[in-house]
Amino acid sequence: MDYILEVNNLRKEFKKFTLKDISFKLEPGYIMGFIGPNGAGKSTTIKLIMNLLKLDGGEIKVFGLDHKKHEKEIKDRIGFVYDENYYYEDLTIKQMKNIVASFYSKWDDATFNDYIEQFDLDPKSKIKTLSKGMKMKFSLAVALSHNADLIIMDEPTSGLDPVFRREILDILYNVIQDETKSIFFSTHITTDLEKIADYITFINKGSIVFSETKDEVLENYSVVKGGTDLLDRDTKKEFIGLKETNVGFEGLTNNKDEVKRLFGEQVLIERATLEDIMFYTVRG
Ligand SMILES: Nc1ncnc2c1ncn2[C@@H]1O[C@H](COP(=O)(O)OP(=O)(O)OP(=O)(O)O)[C@@H](O)[C@H]1O
Repeated sequence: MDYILEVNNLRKEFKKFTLKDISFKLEPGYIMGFIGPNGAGKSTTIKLIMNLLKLDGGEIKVFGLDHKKHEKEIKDRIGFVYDENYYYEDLTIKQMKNIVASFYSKWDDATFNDYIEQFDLDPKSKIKTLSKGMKMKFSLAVALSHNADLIIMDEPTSGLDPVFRREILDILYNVIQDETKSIFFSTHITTDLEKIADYITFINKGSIVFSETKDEVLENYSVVKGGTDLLDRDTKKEFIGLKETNVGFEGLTNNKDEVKRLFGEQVLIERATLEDIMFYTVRG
């Protein structure tokens, strides 16, 4: 199997934080969502993939190539959207585009102009006059205009209104339709991922919780609701996280069958959302 992106046992040590044993793989034609709470290590992982940070251990392959040895070739084929801006604030969109375009061997001006029009951006606007959302739109237009095989984005939809967010999801969905390209992006908006992601990679405190297909994740986890009288030291072990209130408990399990066997009709078992899974896993 040829993977577009392969991360093996990635490790990065900061003074107060360690990213460790991060491994996942992404095949051509799929979208992988990267989730985790604030400070989990998502941006660090993305910076390591983009070789903006030096790794302390492990290996990253993009298009089957070592990400450091083949950095130039790899970056030519990656569309990158980052939450901080690298643009010159005093230039116009068009001037900035001309600079950026010169870095890419397969730059496509017609595609860029289509996106700029679709995104309602004026090529004559100076970068510094753009709102946060407009800057994000410009970054997306750049990332999508050089025939990239892999789109990597760090929270691309965070500053965007719901209408444009949905448009972007449609555009991303179309990008992968020829089954040769892939998208990897971090987000806190888990409902976006429920709409378009094929795979979910979840990290917490610098470690992988899971990297699986979205369908597997949503199949494996359930939310259980019932009376607090059902909870004791043994039964609590079936839950990854629990919330107790005056009226009862709500908890997350990845062992639905055992919960059914233990409690039978006394509990309500529902499908978990990605937000439920994140909330209970992080809170415990
Ligand atoms: N250059 C750095 N030096 C020291 N510590 C750093 C550095 N960059 C990040 N960290 C630490 O690494 C941890 C992970 O940060 P990171 O930005 O990767 O998290 P994140 O999952 O992207 O969070 P968020 O969702 O808030 O953007 C944090 O504790 C952060 O303080």
